[in-house]
Amino acid sequence: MGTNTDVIKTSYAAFASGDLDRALACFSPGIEWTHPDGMADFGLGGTKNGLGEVRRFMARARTVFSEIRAEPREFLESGQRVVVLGTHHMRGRESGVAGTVEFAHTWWFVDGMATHFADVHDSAEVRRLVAPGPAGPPVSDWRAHIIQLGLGFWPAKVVQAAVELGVFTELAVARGDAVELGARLGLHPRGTRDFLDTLVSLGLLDREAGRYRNTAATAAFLDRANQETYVGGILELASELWYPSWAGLTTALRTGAPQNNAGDGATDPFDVLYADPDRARRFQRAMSAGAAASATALPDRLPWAEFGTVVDVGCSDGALLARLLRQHPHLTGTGFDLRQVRPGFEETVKEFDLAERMSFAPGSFFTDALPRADVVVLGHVLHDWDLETKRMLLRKAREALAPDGLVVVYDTLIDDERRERTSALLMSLHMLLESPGGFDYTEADCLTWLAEAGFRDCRVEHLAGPDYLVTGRR
Ligand SMILES: C[S@@+](CC[C@H](N)C(=O)[O-])C[C@H]1O[C@@H](n2cnc3c(N)ncnc32)[C@H](O)[C@@H]1O
Repeated sequence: MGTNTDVIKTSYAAFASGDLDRALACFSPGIEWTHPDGMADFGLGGTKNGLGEVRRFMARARTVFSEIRAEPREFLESGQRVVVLGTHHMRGRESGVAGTVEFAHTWWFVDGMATHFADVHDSAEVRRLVAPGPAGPPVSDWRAHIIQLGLGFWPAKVVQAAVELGVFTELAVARGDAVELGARLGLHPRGTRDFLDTLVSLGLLDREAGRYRNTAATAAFLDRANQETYVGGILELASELWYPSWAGLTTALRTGAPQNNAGDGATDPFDVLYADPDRARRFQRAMSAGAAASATALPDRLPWAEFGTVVDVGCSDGALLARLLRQHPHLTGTGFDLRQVRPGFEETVKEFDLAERMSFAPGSFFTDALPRADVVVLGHVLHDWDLETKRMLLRKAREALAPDGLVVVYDTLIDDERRERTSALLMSLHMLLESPGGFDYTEADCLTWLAEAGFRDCRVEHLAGPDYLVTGRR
């Protein structure tokens, strides 16, 4: 009788030639057959018991992969165990994507029969072959998924229109059926019912006995009367400004030029945006709504007791600074931004009753030094600008900091592999469309720039939603 290694080599050879019966001939009838839990999404994870389940596993594998071949490289025998190191050559059946994945197989034997098998491999690598694309559950029907991706603007426009028309604000006042609600909103009867039922199907409205009402989420976040929690301002701006500029994506990709009102690439986009004071205020509210999760998380994150003064560069209406000062009464804060945002900032100071500790410093970071402080915050600011400006801002932040002071950057950082965080990559394309040189960046990029600017002890952590926090000491 040969060694256990000889036995299992014969089995691999039989698998390779497609002779399943011969491959399984050395398996004990009650074999335990284990694969990484990460394969469970494809019905191939965890432990199977007995030859019947192993055969079903093989049949399942053939539905997931159109090609699969194990190439064993090294056989390491120790007692009743053989560890096999090798490479899987695979092709996802739906995706058509082929690649290799390294494996470590461990086999246990009793009397020359395999009683246990455990496979270790990187199931994320397998996922990339089987279901490439956005992270998340595997896509079972790529044809339908591609069409759905390309029509993603349909639901986007339904939500934007609902906010513009004030559907959620109106429903907070009183529920109604399609006819009354349509009349209250000034809608033509032709599309009203489909429009409202689309919102029901998207989970944004409830309907009972033909009468529509807000869900708990839309009552909180899309009723304009709840200004503290309202996020509809972002969608209003999306409809007014960003939907038209996204229509120019193909042009922007060909020319590199922004597609907004400041489309010549030479004009500062904030000059155009702030030319209309009403739009400036709406932009500030939208920015604050977009940063609300980060503004809520930040006061709990850093060792604020060590510091006395904070300057928030590009503070907009000061909502983040106000939350920070409210939670840490020993802190004093300065908001530094263009003079046009002052009225909104003063409203926030009043609302939070922080006149004693919170003040506004008008200026431009292109021409002025930043106010001195123990902590300098740059939130959703670096991504607006080109690399030279990003570096200049970090240098200016360091100059403004007291010794041992902290620079705090938050943005929607792209993962270092540039393949997982779709929202950060989309944000970077948004910068292509909205700014002359802006782009989003990876964790590694930011750490490099901080080190170049002379910061030490630099680190990155997740902050909230798509935002990441990067800090460095002066
Ligand atoms: C995208 S918003 C970020 C607002 C806020 N920090 C947040 O996290 O949402 C960028 C901010 O930078 C400000 N900004 C633009 N150009 C500036 C300049 N030259 N000097 C100072 N602030 C500027 C804008 O007015 C705006 O408030």
